[in-house]
Amino acid sequence: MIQLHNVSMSYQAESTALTDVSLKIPKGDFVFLTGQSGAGKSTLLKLIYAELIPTRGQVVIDGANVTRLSRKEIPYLRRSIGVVFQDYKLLPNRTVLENVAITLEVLGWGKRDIGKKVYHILKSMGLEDKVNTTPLRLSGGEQQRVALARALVNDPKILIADEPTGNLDDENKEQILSIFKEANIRGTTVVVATHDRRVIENSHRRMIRLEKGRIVEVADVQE
Ligand SMILES: Nc1ncnc2c1ncn2[C@@H]1O[C@H](COP(=O)(O)OP(=O)(O)OP(=O)(O)O)[C@@H](O)[C@H]1O
Repeated sequence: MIQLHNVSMSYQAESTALTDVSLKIPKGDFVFLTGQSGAGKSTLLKLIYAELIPTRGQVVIDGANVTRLSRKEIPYLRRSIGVVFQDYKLLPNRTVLENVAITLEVLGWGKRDIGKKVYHILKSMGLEDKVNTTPLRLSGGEQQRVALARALVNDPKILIADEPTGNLDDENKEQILSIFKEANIRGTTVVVATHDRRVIENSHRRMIRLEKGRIVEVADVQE
């Protein structure tokens, strides 16, 4: 589903954020990317989402070589990828319902279908009482769940999330993780960047550790 072949990424000429990274994440997999601040986790996620094009090497997502896609083709690729950003990126002046509906509006869904589907996912995340609320009136955990609902409402092939449990307490972390697991059971390939060792240890999934832009460890976290 996700393949990187000898990928390097430089933002500036004198420094590289990723160096010669090769990895394969099969369909249906659930992996954590970890490593210290600045190790290259967000950069790797941005390459998967085609927000960045590598300086060197190839990124292949669901059979499409991102490096060769035209500007017009990139939005089509992104439709199959749900993204949860570090800062949520919710629209402050729109309600919870409108924030989640956007994903389906872009895909051209009809109004009634959107209403049903959005309400269903918000209910499954315990947000049915918040549909008409705006994001700034929500707690951090609730905002994170809205961001997840927006990313998952169209059952994407891939879900990527950048530090999704960053500022949350243990109960909220558990809730977010179980949403990832359920999406994964439904067939979504999940890639989560986190430096939270406890989240990784409690999840028993594959872990890829980056250090200074290189993969230094790949391990299955055992129960
Ligand atoms: N837009 C940018 N311009 C220049 N350098 C950047 C940019 N974004 C990231 N970098 C550099 O690339 C390297 C990797 O950054 P990246 O954000 O991928 O790390 P990270 O592992 O996600 O860190 P964190 O856990 O703090 O989010 C860092 O040295 C960073 O300073």
